[in-house]
This record gives sequence, structure tokens and C-alpha cells, in this order.
Amino acid sequence: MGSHHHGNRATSSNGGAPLVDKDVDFAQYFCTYSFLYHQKEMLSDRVRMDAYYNAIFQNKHHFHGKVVLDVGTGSGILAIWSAQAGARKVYAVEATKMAEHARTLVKDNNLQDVVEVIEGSMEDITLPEKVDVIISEWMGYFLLRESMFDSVICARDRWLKPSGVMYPSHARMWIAPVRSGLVDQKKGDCDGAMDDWYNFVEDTKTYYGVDMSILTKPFNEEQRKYYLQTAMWQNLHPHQVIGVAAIIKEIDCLTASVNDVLEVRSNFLSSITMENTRLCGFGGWFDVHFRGRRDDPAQQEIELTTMPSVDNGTHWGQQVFLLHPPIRVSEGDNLNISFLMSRSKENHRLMEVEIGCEIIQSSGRSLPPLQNKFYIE
Ligand SMILES: C[S@@+](CC[C@H](N)C(=O)[O-])C[C@H]1O[C@@H](n2cnc3c(N)ncnc32)[C@H](O)[C@@H]1O
Repeated sequence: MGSHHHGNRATSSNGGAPLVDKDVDFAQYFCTYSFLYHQKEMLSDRVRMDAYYNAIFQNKHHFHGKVVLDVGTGSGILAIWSAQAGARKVYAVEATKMAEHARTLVKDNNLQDVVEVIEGSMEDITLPEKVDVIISEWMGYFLLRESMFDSVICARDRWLKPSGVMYPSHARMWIAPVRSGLVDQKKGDCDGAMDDWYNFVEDTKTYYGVDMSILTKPFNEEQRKYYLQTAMWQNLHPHQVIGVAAIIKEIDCLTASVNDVLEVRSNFLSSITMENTRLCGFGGWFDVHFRGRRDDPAQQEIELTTMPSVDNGTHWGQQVFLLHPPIRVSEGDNLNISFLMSRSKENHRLMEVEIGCEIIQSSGRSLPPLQNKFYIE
């Protein structure tokens, strides 16, 4: 890492989003994508690959003879498929040194006359012409982590023809009540860390003559944040979803602005659909659709979903927000949920989530409302 140098320290602003130091962003975010190891992980995700492959090859009319822009081409896979589907020209933009591997791959597949790999960040580069299609795989955990959609919006506003098509064209975020043994495990880990702290305080007093117990509270807060308030990656089994899933955000990739995705705010109702179980938290996932545009629709609409599944799990899994302690619930209990996700002030690619939940039992009795804060790191 760190082999990358942009000439000077620059900052960029994205439609009201906070200023971002590009060198810091490179060190914190882009560096992982410069490893083939990481690209391979994405290239091995069959659900992801099949969706993009089918979206392109079952909608060749959107690609044949057209000019395509692949935002964040990585290994070059989407650009190569676009060329194979008959594109006249493909601009494949990649910020990291992965661009070199993409160029090699393009050449080795004899597509160098069609695919032009451009190393640089989307926000900085210029293209010689406008494009008919923008294709990109920009989705992070729970859709918006990484904030890469900002770059796609920037590309769209600058380079997409008025008649152009977005691949994918739509995205949605989902949330549902879940049960999970992780809630007990994480509580155990956190308690273990505190037991260890108390021993440490005692030892430090005994052997080194300093009483550190005044730091117990901040240490506890730090550990709780780490074990209990950090959203967990999980591939949930569908049986772990114990209530009705709700859509909390819908994005039209052709019209959404950065402002539209800075925050996700939703109040919604759900109800428990399982007899006598524990509400251990909430699971969040997303789907995207390839529908073309209203006046130039897909011949075959394709969906890529990251919902809990036995056979079709993805590398995105789901993000789980755990409730401590879990709450006994049963079929027919109603949940009144408020959800707010915003970008972390320290790092615009990470998210903070607040979930409020009021439980109205099927008997009509309501439990004291909960309010929890989480971090998607
Ligand atoms: C999730 S990966 C997808 C890679 C490839 N398109 C695929 O589907 O396998 C996103 C890629 O976009 C690149 N990227 C993210 N933001 C970018 C930007 N603003 N300009 C250029 N590349 C960017 C990352 O370095 C990474 O390689």
C-alpha cells in the first residue's frame, strides 16, 4: 500500500458533501482495491457476476454499437463484457494501479481496440465524448458504505448523454427484525473484555502503584462500541428473519443526487411473524435492478439481491445491528421503527446508524421504546 501518489494534496467536494482529502482517501479506501486478492473476491461472487453478466448479455441492444463508461473498472470485467456484447467503445476508469492489470486483461482478450483503460479517479479525468451507457458496480455493505455512488453520479452528470442508460438503473435498501446467536456471543466477548480490564486495574495498582479505575467508564464505552454497537457482517439464514421486511430507501440511479443519498431516513411498521422468539436486532440488505430507462427499457430485467438466502449468499452478506439485551417477541407483535443512517463525520465512506424501536405486543401492551446507535465501519 501507499505506492500511489497524487502530485499534490487536493480536496474535492461532492454536491454539498464534506471536503475530502484525496491522499487520506487513497490510503484509507482505494488501497484495498489495488490487490488482485480483493478483486478476486468480488469476481468469485456468483450472484453478483451472474446478475451483471445477464444484465449485459440479455440486453445487448443497450450495448451494441454504443459507447460505454465503466466507473471503477477494477479488473476490467464489466468493460470486457460490454465490449463482448458489441459496444463500439468502452472507457474503463479505475483509480488504483489495478488499471494496469485491467489493461493487460483487455489486451490478452484482444479487445484493446474497443476498451480504453484510464487510470485516474472518475472525478478528475476527462473523456473525449459523451456515453450511451454507464455501468458500475459501486455497491458497498448495506448499499451505501464506501459512498462510491457519489462518483457514479458525478460521471453521469458529466458524461451521460440525455438519452443514456444506467446499469444498474435502480437500488433499494431493506431492513427486517432478526434473531441471531451473535447477540449472546458479542455480549460474552464484551463482558470478557471488562473482566480482563478489572484484573488489569488491580494488577496495575498492586505492582505499579497507580489506580486506573477512573478509566473504567471510558474503557467500557469503547468496548461496548466495538462489540455491541458495530454493525456485523452476517450471511443470515432466511429463518433468522422473524418479521416483515421493509424498504427504507429507493434510488433511481438516473436522477438521484448526492444530496439524496447523504442520509437515509425512514419510519416504518413491521410485525413479528414467528411464534415465541427473540428480537436480537435488525438485518439490513439491498437489491439493485437493471431495467434500462422508461423510454428505452431492458428487454430482460435483471435483479441482484443480497437478501438472506440459503443458496444465493453474496460477499455483501447482510449488516446486522444487534440489540442488547434481546427482547422476547411473538407473532403479531407490532414494531414501530425509526431509522436514520448518515455518513460518519470522520470518514465520509463510513456510516452511522440510529434505530429507534417501539414494540406494541399483540395484547396491546407497549414496551418501553428503545433507541440505539450503531457504526458501519
Ligand atoms: C466494487 S469494485 C468493482 C470492480 C469491477 N467493476 C467489478 O465489477 O469487478 C469498485 C472499483 O471502483 C474503483 N473506484 C471507486 N471509486 C472510484 C473513482 N472515483 N474513480 C475511479 N475508480 C474508482 C475501486 O478502486 C474499485 O476497483
